[in-house]
Amino acid sequence: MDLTITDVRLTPILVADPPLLNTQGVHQPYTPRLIIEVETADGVTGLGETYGDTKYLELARPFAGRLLGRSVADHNGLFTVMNGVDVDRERVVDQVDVGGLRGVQTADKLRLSVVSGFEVACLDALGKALGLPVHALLGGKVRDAVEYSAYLFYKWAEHPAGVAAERDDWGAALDPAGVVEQARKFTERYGFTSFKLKGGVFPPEEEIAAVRALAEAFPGHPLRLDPNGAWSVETSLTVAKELGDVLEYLEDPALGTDAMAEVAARAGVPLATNMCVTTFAEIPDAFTRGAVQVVLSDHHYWGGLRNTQRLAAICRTFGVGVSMHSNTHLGISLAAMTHVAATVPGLHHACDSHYPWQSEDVLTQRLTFDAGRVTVTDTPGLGVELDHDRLAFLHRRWLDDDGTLRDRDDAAAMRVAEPGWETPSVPRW
Ligand SMILES: O=C([O-])C(=O)C[C@H](O)[C@@H](O)C(=O)[O-]
Ligand SMILES: [Mg+2]
Repeated sequence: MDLTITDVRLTPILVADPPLLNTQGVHQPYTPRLIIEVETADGVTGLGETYGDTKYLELARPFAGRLLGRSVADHNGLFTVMNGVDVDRERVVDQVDVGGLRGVQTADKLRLSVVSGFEVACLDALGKALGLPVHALLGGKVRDAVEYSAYLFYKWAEHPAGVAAERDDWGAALDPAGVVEQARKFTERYGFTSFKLKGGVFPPEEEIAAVRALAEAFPGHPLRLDPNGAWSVETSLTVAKELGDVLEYLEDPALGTDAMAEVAARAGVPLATNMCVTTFAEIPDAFTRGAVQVVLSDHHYWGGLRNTQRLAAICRTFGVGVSMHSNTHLGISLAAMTHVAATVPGLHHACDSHYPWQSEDVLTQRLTFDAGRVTVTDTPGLGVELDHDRLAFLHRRWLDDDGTLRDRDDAAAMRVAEPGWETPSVPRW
């Protein structure tokens, strides 16, 4: 068996995204992703997926070239190789990440987000070569299915008039009744039983009313609200008081470890984050100050599946819960998330997934949710197959774009409907 990498193919694509609202603005009609294919000397191909914005492509291209001749089994080596890839200073000086949802941009955050897609591709190739599923390469599954939650968004019925976009059948959700209606569709279509509402869009009273309406419509079901740090400490405390009896947790109510620690100390509701703890370096301060009770890991952020397991072990040590964050990913990443989640003991919260919002994929067969769960496959590798025609079609869309959509920018997408729109300063309320 020859595990030497002989070819790496990088295919940036644009995939349809509905008009989902968040505190920054609205999702673009098409969002960039990068599909990674790593081929071995024996002709085995591994698949990976990560962010497709220019700043990631800039790193992925030289990185891919340096992997030729290395082994798909050398996962530690990926980090060493990536450390040698220069990050343009322009990308990290005074920059926040896309949409401002992951704090200050650093060279490491960019590098790890790229490495993650390659690590998944190498694990997929290695698993296929050895005849083992990815979860077995990670030490073996401790569960046979992984539970996901319904990721509810305030949403327009369609993208602004005149904007080229795919239509969706979810309808609008701009008030409590619309949010409950969307939640019902999620339960009917996928069987989810936990609900997360993306907040920070409307004044807190309206979002409190929406969560109350969900609690009435789905009594006893786990509920979460995530304004992406849009609230002050005082507003966060008010929301926590109003919703404390129905929330499983409040997600990133305020921005930064200082504010989160203050809210956590006084709120009486557990706080979850995918914003103030997104790297290992951020853990000591946040954990010792009790700023977060659940870390929403994301293998794209943390540098892959093995780092996700390491994060989970640290969380266990500190008595902090772990679950998963997600944004606009396709089936390759959902498969990767499912494999790693299957190996993590004590996963007490249903994981987030945007997948139901992504009507387009690059797989021959979409992954499915059964009673809100994805079954953990024992097929070698990730257990998914690339549809080359679909990939070519979505890549053609990326090639045809004049550059407007190649870098996700929710505020720019919002300006199409509201010309004066600027990314709101935080705290917004
Ligand atoms: O949980 C979260 O914070 C997210 O999923 C961040 C995402 O970027 C989400 O807000 C989105 O895509 O609008
Ligand atoms: Mg979040």
